[in-house]
Amino acid sequence: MVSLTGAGVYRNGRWLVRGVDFSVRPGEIVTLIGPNGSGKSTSAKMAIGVIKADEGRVERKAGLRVGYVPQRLSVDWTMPLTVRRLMTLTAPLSAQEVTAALEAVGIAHLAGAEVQHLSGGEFQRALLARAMARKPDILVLDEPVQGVDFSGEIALYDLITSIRNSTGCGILLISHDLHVVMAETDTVICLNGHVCCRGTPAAVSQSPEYMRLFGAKAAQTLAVYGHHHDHTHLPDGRVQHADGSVTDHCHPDDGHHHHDHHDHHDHELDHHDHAHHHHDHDHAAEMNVKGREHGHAG
Ligand SMILES: Nc1ncnc2c1ncn2[C@@H]1O[C@H](COP(=O)(O)OP(=O)(O)OP(=O)(O)O)[C@@H](O)[C@H]1O
Repeated sequence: MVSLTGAGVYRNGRWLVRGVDFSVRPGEIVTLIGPNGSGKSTSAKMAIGVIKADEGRVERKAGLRVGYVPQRLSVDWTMPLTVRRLMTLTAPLSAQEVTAALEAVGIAHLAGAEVQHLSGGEFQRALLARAMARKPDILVLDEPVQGVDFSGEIALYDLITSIRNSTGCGILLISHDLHVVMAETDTVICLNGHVCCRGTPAAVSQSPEYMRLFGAKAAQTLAVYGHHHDHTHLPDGRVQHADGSVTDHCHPDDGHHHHDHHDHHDHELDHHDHAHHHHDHDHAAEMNVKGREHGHAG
């Protein structure tokens, strides 16, 4: 849907980013990470055409519909603004469309609430609803978990994943935290004025470029929001384990049980320990690290 080839932005006598290559396909989740000022927002804005590339190529599918949640909103916070009004500030939406969008992100009950009073997580959901109401092909989220606590982050990442699963839209995510990416991320692009390294979350955490840039300690703490699928709760209440065996209850060492009864996934931070990344194959075998793309890591 979007593809950047050798794309760069030059402002005030310097290159903000150079030689950026990446693409986002339908249903794909691409996460940009990198230190402050490394060009994450600039690259995302290039991708959707908010900023024009000064070098390289940016191609977008004809008629591409973009949903964009910027890092900062310019809103006059001295004026009272309801969630309902926030939804329609930038797009004409019917009352039903507003309700449906708010329902989809779980805050329909807050339609009449003032935006100033929302919690960090509620505010991000409102912004997500506003972006989704445009029925985008690609959703660009610049730091969608800012101001959101740890469990709120997990809930938001789950919501983003379910949006991807139900709509099939592509998602370009900018991670506020260098060391955390959501496990459902297909491709991590690590920026530092250029693409430092890229690959699956597991591959990037082990890439020498990532370690060189942020130190081995950072690499050890690159955390991946993980879902364990090591057992399934059957409708009759019994539990089926990964090896196919069925027991009346979970094993004590199944390592979950922070979830509510609606959610039989486990969420935890997988602290760079791929033994916890319960998929039926080994990520080491499918590593796709393209490093040192510009001959230097810093
Ligand atoms: N319009 C602009 N004109 C000049 N410089 C800019 C402009 N926009 C951004 N910059 C600079 O470009 C660099 C990259 O900024 P960008 O916002 O893309 O970084 P980022 O990786 O998203 O950072 P953060 O994590 O702090 O949000 C920074 O040094 C910033 O000061």
